[in-house]
Amino acid sequence: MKESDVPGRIEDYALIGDCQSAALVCDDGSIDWMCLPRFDSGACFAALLGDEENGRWQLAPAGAGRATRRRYRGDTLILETEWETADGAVRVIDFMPHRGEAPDVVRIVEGLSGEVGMMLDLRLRFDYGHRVPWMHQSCGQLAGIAGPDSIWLRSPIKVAGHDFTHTAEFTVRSGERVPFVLTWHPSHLPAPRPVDALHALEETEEEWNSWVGKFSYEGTYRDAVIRSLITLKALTYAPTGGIVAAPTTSLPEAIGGVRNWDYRFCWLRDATMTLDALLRSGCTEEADAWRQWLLRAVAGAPEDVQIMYGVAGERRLPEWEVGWLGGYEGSQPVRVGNAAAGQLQLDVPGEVISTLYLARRAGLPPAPEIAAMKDSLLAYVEARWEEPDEGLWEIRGERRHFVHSKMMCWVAFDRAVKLSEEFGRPGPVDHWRRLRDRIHRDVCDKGFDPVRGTFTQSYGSQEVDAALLLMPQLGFLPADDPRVVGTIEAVQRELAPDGFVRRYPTREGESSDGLTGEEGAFLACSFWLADGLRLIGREDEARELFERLLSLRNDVGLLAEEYDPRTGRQVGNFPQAFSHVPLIHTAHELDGHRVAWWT
Ligand SMILES: OC[C@H]1O[C@H](O[C@H]2O[C@H](CO)[C@@H](O)[C@H](O)[C@H]2O)[C@H](O)[C@@H](O)[C@@H]1O
Repeated sequence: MKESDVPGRIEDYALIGDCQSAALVCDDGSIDWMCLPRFDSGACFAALLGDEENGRWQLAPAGAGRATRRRYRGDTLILETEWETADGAVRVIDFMPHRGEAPDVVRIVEGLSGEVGMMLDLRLRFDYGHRVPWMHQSCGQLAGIAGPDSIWLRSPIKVAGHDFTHTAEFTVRSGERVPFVLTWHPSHLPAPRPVDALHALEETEEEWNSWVGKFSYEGTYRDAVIRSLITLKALTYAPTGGIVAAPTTSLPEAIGGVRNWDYRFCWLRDATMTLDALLRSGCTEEADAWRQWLLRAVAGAPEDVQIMYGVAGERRLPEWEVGWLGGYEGSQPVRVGNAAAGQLQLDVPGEVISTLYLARRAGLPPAPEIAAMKDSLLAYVEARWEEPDEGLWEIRGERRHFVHSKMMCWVAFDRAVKLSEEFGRPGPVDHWRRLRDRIHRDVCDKGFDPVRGTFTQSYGSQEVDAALLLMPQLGFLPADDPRVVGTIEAVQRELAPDGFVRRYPTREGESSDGLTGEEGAFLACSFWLADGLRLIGREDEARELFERLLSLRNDVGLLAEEYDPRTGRQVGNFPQAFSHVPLIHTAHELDGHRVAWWT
């Protein structure tokens, strides 16, 4: 059982959010992570990366420990956690309503049977868990103020403060509902108007139902797909259309290790993959909003394009270490910001142009500014494709000629040609065709090892890389090409000793990524292997792998970035768009779910 003063396992958490920020709720009723007002703001609950003294809000039956069961209410992001105790049963309903004046977290305690004694333990700590606010009662609410932030708690239950903690004990009887509304507000403004908890519950349920109502997908894997789509939607920053990779920072890729990164930003790579999944499932609105976000974010000289931005398009994401947080199960450092923002990753323009092409195929209208942006990205790729880069895995070692990066440069020109051929976009098409063919030849000549019969991680390397699994999906070579079959088999043999795929070998030496320690199996790559196996005709194996991957989801259908097969635990930031996106893709493929304009 989880000790109350340390965080749970990563898979013990569920997500709630309002499409501007998010919180993680443990199955013992404790909100251990929450950043307000935006995904990338300082956390006011950071127990996840330390202990309860770094901030958390627990609401649970007194002395009960972990919940008996929990689930999302239907196809929504409203979490229901239930405990059965010797005295009766109780449910805590947690959600973040659609943002009105300010962000709210609503918790409703609902008596299901008998009479249950409940406890509340609230420790507010602003600025990533170290600033204890000044607490006082005002306008019938409990207020906590520190610097620019204030948090207000409204409830019929009185809480008492002692030792920088606020607690309450109360009883809930069958049929009773006890609401708590916690609201963030800029500290210089007067008290916010809190939402009505029960009305907000109805509205939030209706909003999610109407959003999910757009999807027609009814395949074998419907529940997993819908939960993934809801999770991706929750990672979308509604005011701008930006999409974060995950709502957390520094959940470790190996427990106790140093591979701890801040994912609360918009990677063009992760966002384009997310949009492909949303588009394929019928969401064009999000794609339209993201195209506008992209235009604003990359505005300026093509050579200044970054691989990632803040949710509103911010360019500076300086990386620093949060010295006062002990790290998840001691995994240090805890990082805020991400130095990968300054890297050269030549796959990104191809990913962007490919998504712009898919958006047109999905019926989004043309726009002159988007065409101009595409042309400047192409000019950038033309100027730089022969350079080594840091690649999609964002290595922190020496730059290399990554085969995946070069292949994505091919994709950039290939999709530009298709935009001209299919939508009459102006060229120079012949020039793009020539570049596309030149890059293709370069990759086949320098990135393929004829002795081992596999493409390699980078030119001249002895290693393979899981990103090579994307070759047939991207149309670089057909699935029945022996070089593709050889590559898929080599990745399976060398990077998936237990069936789950590592991104690349992490041993020191030639393949070193500039970091120490190992990492878990990368879930996206494991889904890509299932796709690769299906494409080369090994469908039964593909389905078996896919279903094994589905079984790794936690009780509420969520996946982190990685999985450690040795300990059987999820690792890395959570929940992670990059894992849920390929889940959706592989499910569609295995279900034979076709969309007229797709591929
Ligand atoms: O492995 C080192 C890198 O790990 C992170 O990058 C990974 O996550 C990104 C967001 O999902 C993804 O786009 C990238 O492909 C992954 O390798 C981290 O953000 C990097 O700073 C770090 O160098």
